[in-house]
Amino acid sequence: MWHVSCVVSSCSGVQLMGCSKWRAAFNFGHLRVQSKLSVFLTMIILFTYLFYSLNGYCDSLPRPVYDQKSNLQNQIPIDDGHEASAQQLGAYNASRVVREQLSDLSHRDAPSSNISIANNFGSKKFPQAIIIGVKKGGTRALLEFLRIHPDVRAVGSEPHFFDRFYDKGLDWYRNLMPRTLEGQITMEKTPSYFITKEAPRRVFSISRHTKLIVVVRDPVTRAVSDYTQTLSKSPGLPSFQNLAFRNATTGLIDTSWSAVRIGIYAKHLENWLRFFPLSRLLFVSGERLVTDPAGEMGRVQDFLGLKRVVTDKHFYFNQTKGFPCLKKPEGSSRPRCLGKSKGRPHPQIPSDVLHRLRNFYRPFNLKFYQMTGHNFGWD
Ligand SMILES: Nc1ncnc2c1ncn2[C@@H]1O[C@H](COP(=O)(O)OS(=O)(=O)O)[C@@H](OP(=O)(O)O)[C@H]1O
Repeated sequence: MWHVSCVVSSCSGVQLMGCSKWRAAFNFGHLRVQSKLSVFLTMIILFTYLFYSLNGYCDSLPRPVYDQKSNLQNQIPIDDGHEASAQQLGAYNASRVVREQLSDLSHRDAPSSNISIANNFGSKKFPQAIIIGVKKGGTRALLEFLRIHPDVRAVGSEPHFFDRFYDKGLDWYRNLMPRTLEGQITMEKTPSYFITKEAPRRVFSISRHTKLIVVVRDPVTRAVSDYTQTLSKSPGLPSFQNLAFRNATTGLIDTSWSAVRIGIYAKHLENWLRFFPLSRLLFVSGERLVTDPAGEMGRVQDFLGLKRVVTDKHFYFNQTKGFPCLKKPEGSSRPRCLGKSKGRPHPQIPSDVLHRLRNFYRPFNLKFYQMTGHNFGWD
């Protein structure tokens, strides 16, 4: 090894004098050929060792999982297909698992490149907070905005447990949930819960402490949005006014039509208030979620007891879509807007039809403002 240090020093042009001194001191002159050979061999061993250690180190570096994530995310719509069947739910859940594994890695420092290990952290819990409504209120936007928060883990699809799949049992429901660590909140959204009679009692029976979020939107616009969605699936649907009125001449509104019924918020809220105090509910303005997403997200994060992580720096207004979108989310290569079924153009509805509908909703809206202590300004 003396030879090595000498040669290495000589190569770097440092301590040349020091080397000659060593040579003289040990008087290795008579071993010149042997020493050159041993220096050569030692160097080969040294370089081989260095080569393999560096190579091994590179292998242990995390893989570019973010690229994988953005590719997969592009294939999985963040649109929810509101009427998802159990089969679709299963298929979606499979892709959800992948997405969550990947989001695990983007939200936290990846401990390793093995995504299946990352997904085993934490445990599955019942949601501590649920977005219970309303259909077409902006529930998908709210959930996707919340999912940026590192302390929020949410099911991507709508579980529909408290309305359609209650018979499947609690284990089935909990199993749908993503794993959470200490301090993280489990969430889900199913907008039809808000109008489901049995839902308040069922949610309450799991935990009276569940936080409930309702995204509300002008019931007239909401009805048109609801109709637009149905029309996109059944192009032969009768006109909006045909469905909205029981009698077109008298202008009697058909409250049995779900697009109308869902918008009577005060009536549905009464059911929830039988089980939950008002303080357990947060009402998010669907309109403000579009005009001031960061402001509305501030209220939501406060209500959930979360640090205000999601702020205006996360949003930009996409002129083409006409809605706020997420700026390049962490780990993704491009900005993200909601899918095509969110923010669809609405068909033109005659103004007198809208006017009648507005009159119909007015007393219910006022009651709703009174109940919630919040004027949403729809009238
Ligand atoms: N950022 C952003 N991007 C796109 N769309 C947005 C956004 N924020 C709110 N909205 C409004 O959300 C409406 C759909 O509401 P939901 O997600 O609750 O629909 S659903 O019940 O889950 O089908 C959807 O209704 P339509 O405009 O009628 O399509 C939008 O107006």
